[in-house]
Order: sequence, then C-alpha cells, then structure tokens
Amino acid sequence: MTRHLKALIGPSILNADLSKLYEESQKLLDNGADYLHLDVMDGHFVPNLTLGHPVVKCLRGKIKDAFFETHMMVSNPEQWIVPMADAGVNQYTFHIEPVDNVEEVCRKIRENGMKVGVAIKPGTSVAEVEKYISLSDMVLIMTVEPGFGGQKFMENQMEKVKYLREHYPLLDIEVDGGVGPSTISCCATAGANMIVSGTAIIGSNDQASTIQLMRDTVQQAINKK
Ligand SMILES: O=C(CO)[C@H](O)[C@H](O)COP(=O)(O)O
Ligand SMILES: [Fe+2]
Repeated sequence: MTRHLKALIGPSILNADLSKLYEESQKLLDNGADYLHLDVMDGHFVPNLTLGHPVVKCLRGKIKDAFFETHMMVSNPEQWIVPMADAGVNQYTFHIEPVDNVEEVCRKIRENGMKVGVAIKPGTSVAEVEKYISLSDMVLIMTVEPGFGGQKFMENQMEKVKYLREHYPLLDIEVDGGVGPSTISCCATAGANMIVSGTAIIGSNDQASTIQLMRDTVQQAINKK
C-alpha cells in the first residue's frame, strides 16, 4: 500500500487551564484535533516544570482512544520510557541534545510499543538529527526555544524543514512553537505535516475553525507537491 503524507494538528495543552486538563483535552478532540501534544518538562533540560507520567496516566484513564504524543523536554529521556509506555503514550518524542546514545533510546522506545520522535532545539543543526531518521517515525523541528508556550515563531527554522522534506518526501515532520493561523502557511510550504499549536488554538474563540484552517492549509501544500 502506498503511504501518503497526512496533515495532522496536535494542540499543545501547555497554556490551557491545567486544573481542567481532561475537559480542555476532550474539548480539543471534539473540535477536531488529530492528536494531543503533551509537553513534559523536568526543570533541568528546560527552566520550567509541567507534568509527568502519573498525570498522563490519569488523562489516558478518561480519554481512551486519542493519540497521545509526549514531547519530552527532559535531561534523561531514557528514564521515562517505561513509565510513559505504561501511562498509555503512543509516541515518545525526545530531544537528542542531552543524550549520549540516541540509537539506544530509539530502540527502547520501540521495544516498549511506542512510536519514536526525535526533536531538536533551534540551535541544533539538521545534520545532527538526520543521523537518526532511520530509527525514528518523526522529526520535530522546534520553532521556539523549548520551555514555554506563547513565544514568537522562528521563521529561520524553516530551512531545516525544507531540507528534510526535500530529502525525505514521506517523513513525518513536526513543527512546534509559535504556530498559528498567521504562521501556518510558512510551515506548510516548507513541508511540515504535523503541526503543534498551543496558544493560538487554546486562545481561539472558535477552536474548530482554527484547527480546520490550519489542517486545510497544510493538506493543500501536501497535495501541491
Ligand atoms: O514545546 C513547547 C514549548 O517548549 C510547546 O509545545 C509550544 O510552545 C506550544 O505552544 P505555543 O503554540 O503557544 O508556542
Ligand atoms: Fe511541545
């Protein structure tokens, strides 16, 4: 069967009202989100703390069938593979910067039944992550410095996306940080197909239209190629 690239929108719940994590997540799914992007920060790899596997497990208890991606902004991603698999995570996306043996982490994630995402910060070259594409299912190109929602989109990161799309036509390429209706065209033409968007969706008074608009923009760019 031929594999086709698909436009997918994964809202980040980072800037949502986290006292209502389940309600906010379900609302995003009801409004057409394709998956949930759960930002996990350890206060060490990035200067912020969010949530860990116990919270993800509780959310999975209430939301049985959605695709959960955890964006692991942590210094020791290997440490959380088993707990996150046990919590019901579908894709484990980790930053390669602090990791000595990236291959081993990719293998362990697969062994534990999850898809593998490899992520790079804005200062990391695309060549650094290209080495691991054969061991992974997706590459995440950060479009802000990881750590906080609501930051300004870094357009210069699109060079990396363009390079990857040119060389890997069917690779899932995700962008994350400052993405919304005003920056989506840029991501779509560069070749990203998995779109994380936090503030722009959470703050929208019509989440369904915002999600639909971004998905249509990305799908049209895919169809053109
Ligand atoms: O990983 C992240 C920050 O490190 C978040 O996923 C990202 O910032 C999404 O939020 P926004 O769309 O508001 O930038
Ligand atoms: Fe993220």
